[in-house]
Amino acid sequence: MIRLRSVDKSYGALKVLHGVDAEISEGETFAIIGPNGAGKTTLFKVMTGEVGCEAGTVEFLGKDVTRDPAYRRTRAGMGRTFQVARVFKEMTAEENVVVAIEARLKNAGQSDAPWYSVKPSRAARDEARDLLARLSLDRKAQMHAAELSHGDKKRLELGITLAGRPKVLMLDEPTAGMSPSERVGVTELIRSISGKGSGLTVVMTEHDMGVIFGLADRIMVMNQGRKIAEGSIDDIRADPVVRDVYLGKEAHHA
Ligand SMILES: Nc1ncnc2c1ncn2[C@@H]1O[C@H](COP(=O)(O)OP(=O)(O)OP(=O)(O)O)[C@@H](O)[C@H]1O
Repeated sequence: MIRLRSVDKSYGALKVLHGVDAEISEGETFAIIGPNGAGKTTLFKVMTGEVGCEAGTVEFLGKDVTRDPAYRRTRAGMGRTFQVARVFKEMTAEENVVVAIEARLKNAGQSDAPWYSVKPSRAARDEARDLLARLSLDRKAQMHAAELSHGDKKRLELGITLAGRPKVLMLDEPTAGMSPSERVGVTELIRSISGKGSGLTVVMTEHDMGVIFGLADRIMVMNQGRKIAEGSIDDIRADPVVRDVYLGKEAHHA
C-alpha cells in the first residue's frame, strides 16, 4: 500500500527524519508511536504529501508519488483525518457526509451535479444515512456540526473521510482531546470499520497506548527522527530499547 525508502526531512536547519524506511501492507492497521518531537506527524505528512522530503521516496499502490501533492494522493485513495476535526460547522452532520459523497461521485465521473447541489441525489442521502448509522450519529444527523461534541465531530470527520471510499485511512491522533469514554467509543468504531474482511488499511499516529494496543497489527517506534523498532504489539512491548525511551517514560508518568 505505502512504501517509504530512506526518507530524510528537515525544517530549515533542523533535521527531523533520518533515512526512515516503512512498508505498510494492504488490510493492516499500522501505528506510528514515539515520544513528543520524535517525528511521527512529519513522517505521516510525508506519506500524505502535506510536506515533501529532501531525500528518499514514497510509493502508494506501487507508484512513486514522492512529488505528488496531497490532493492527488487523496484522489488515488488516501483518506485523512486531522488532530482537530475538519468539518463544515454550519452544515448538518448529514449534509457534511452528503457533500463528501457527491464529491466522490463527481470525481469518478458519476455525477453531473455541482460539487454541492441544493438538492442532493436520493442515493447520496441514503448512503449518508447508512454511514451516519454506522458511526452511531444517526440521531444527530440533522444537528449542525458546530453543535456536536468533540467526540462526535471526530466521528463525523471519519464519516466524511469514509464517504470518499479510501483504500487507506490515515488517522492523525484520532483520540486527541477526547474523554476516556469517547476514546473507547472511537477505538471500537475504528476496529469495526477496519476489521478483517473490510480490506481497509489504516495508518495512525497516537499517544494513547491503550488505543494503540487495542487496534494496531504492527507498530513502528520513532525516536529523534529515526525508526528504533518495528513489530507486533508483543514485539514492541518486549523490546528493551522501546521500554527505555518510550514505554518506560509512559509508565513513569502513569
Ligand atoms: N513546520 C515546522 N517547522 C519547524 N519545525 C517543525 C515543524 N513541524 C515540526 N517541527 C519540529 O520537528 C520535530 C518533529 O516534530 P513532529 O511534529 O513530527 O513530532 P511528533 O513526534 O509528531 O511530536 P508530537 O508527539 O509532539 O506531536 C520537532 O522538533 C518539531 O518541533
